[in-house]
Amino acid sequence: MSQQKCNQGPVLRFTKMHGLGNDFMVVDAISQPFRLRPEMIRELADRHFGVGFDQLLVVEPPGLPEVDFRYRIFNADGSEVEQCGNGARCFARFVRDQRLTNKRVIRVQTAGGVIELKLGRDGSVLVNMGVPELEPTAIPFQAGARQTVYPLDVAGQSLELSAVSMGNPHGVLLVENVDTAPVETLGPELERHPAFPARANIGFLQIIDEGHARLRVFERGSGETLACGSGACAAVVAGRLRGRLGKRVEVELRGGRLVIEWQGEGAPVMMEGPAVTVFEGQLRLPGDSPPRRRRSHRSTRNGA
Ligand SMILES: N[C@@H](CCC[C@H](N)C(=O)O)C(=O)O
Repeated sequence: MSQQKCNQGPVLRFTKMHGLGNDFMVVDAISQPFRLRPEMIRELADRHFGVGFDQLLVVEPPGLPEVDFRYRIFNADGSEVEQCGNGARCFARFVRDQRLTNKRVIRVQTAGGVIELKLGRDGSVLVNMGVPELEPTAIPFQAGARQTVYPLDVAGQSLELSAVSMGNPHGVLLVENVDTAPVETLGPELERHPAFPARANIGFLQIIDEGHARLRVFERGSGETLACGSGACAAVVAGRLRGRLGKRVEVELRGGRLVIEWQGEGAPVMMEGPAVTVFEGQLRLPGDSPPRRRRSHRSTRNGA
């Protein structure tokens, strides 16, 4: 057998999806074996040499009773994370489309806790994102007592930021205009600020009125994305705690609009938005033994 054949690994089936342009490679790890090292995830996430995605979503059998699936999330940098709101909607659409379930209400175990997803008949998905965590130690955020707004020095500037966990850590800054907000410069500085020991997703929130806001998010481990579901939830929580937003807010992200509802302290945050399938594909993973070679890709386009 040739060297080439010896180094070929298994074929991996995947689906490319997006939620408002926050894009995902989704893998069914129930019907096929699947395990990837972080460097392989980074290669696949590459938009020039790989499949290209913000996050990899992996569907696994549940590890808890009364839960339908386990859903694992990996950022483009290969780090495994706790929560992904846009991903949760795509996950719900994926398990229905792949006939892994026929339920319309799905309970899912994530590293950030159990969440509930409801598939609408119009293609939208309603996600119960759970109760936001505001205690600094649980976010995690390094501060003394809990506050609505924390002063923070970054890159020679004094800023005011809210800190919220939606299962994953978020910092939220109020800005006058998202179009001119310093997302590319402040985003990476704040993502890795020592006050966030697990790094954080950084939202730049412009409030239009109590029911409308605009948002850009510099995501931990992926950079700025066209939309961030958990970021939209964290931003509404932060804006409401500051007394500037109401219970139901339409959040305009670069990739489209999400509706977020939060009744207030102790209540879960509800998020509603679309989930779109772009195409299905398969690729051959490299084998275990060196030398590593280029993968071959094949894909077939599907309707949304
Ligand atoms: N795009 C996501 C969030 C994905 C994870 C995030 N980058 C993190 O590291 O916590 C969303 O829609 O919520």
